Amino acid sequence: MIEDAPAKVNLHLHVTGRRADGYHRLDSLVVFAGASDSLRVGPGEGVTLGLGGPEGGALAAEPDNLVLRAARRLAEAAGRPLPGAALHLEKRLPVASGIGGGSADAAAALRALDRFWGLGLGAARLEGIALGLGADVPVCLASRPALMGGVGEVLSPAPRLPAFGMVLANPRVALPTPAVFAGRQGAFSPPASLPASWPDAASLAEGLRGLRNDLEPPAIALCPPVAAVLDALDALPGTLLARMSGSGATCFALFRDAAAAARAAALLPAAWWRWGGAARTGD
Ligand SMILES: C[C@@](CO)(OP(=O)(O)O)[C@H](O)COP(=O)(O)OP(=O)(O)OC[C@H]1O[C@@H](n2ccc(N)nc2=O)[C@H](O)[C@@H]1O
Ligand SMILES: Nc1ncnc2c1ncn2[C@@H]1O[C@H](COP(=O)(O)OP(=O)(O)O)[C@@H](O)[C@H]1O
Repeated sequence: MIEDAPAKVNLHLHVTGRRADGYHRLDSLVVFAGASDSLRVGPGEGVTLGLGGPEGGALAAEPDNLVLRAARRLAEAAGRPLPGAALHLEKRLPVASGIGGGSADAAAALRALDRFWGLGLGAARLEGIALGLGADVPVCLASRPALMGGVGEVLSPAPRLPAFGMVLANPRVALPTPAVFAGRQGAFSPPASLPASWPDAASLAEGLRGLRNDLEPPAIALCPPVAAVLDALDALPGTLLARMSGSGATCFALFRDAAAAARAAALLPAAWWRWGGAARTGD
């Protein structure tokens, strides 16, 4: 059984407030990219995790790995002894990079193990477990375009999206999410007002131009290469819009189609992590 764990991209990210516990209220249009990790599940002795893939070296298969944490939470929710499971994570997404790779892995583990163990916990219980693992895990559970509110747990359908291409680029600097939120200054933003649909990639980019990622300024302050990545994306042939995703340091650019995005990605510095292809818009 192989489960795909696609990268999450925040097309806009407005920080709209802060809860008493320090977590921030967000308003974000989230889509998923063709870039992904993959998680293999098979029979085993106990629950074990193996790591591979080009980014696997950045992680340890320690008990705090989000895949193993997800497995433990699911087993607790099942409330009965379960057979062993051998998990193998093929890691292709850079770690701690604002595209929710760890959250996508945790969500993939919940989906795959719920099926592997025949638990049938249902969407509501899985969402509850997901939120306990991280603010981004609920949106990754469905891996479909969504409007994200609350601290990440309020999900509503996204506007109807056109097909479009996307480039992702990361300067290979890990940026810890708490530090970026802590560096945010100034007033909170209102939630975005979005139309019911965009007819094509150019109008989507135009609509997003009036919105922003409020975490971009603190991310650039902590990690100046983010500004260079944004400049490089802006300068690519065919870029419609370039922004940072999540708390960074990965930035994205929108393109008319997947082929234009793939061609453009190849022009970025080879020292960066880069990807170009189709956004998963659900059509
Ligand atoms: C910023 C976002 C936007 O999609 O993306 P990433 O940069 O992580 O990809 C997410 O909200 C991140 O979600 P996730 O990475 O799961 O966050 P968590 O593990 O729950 O929280 C890590 C830390 O980030 C801060 N945090 C996170 C979410 C939130 N709504 N408010 C916060 O203030 C808190 O300091 C928290 O301790
Ligand atoms: N399977 C995993 N993949 C990625 N990161 C993981 C994983 N398990 C635990 N982590 C930890 O979770 C943190 C967040 O990782 P990630 O989801 O990749 O970044 P972000 O939230 O910035 O998009 C990292 O500090 C990393 O060490």
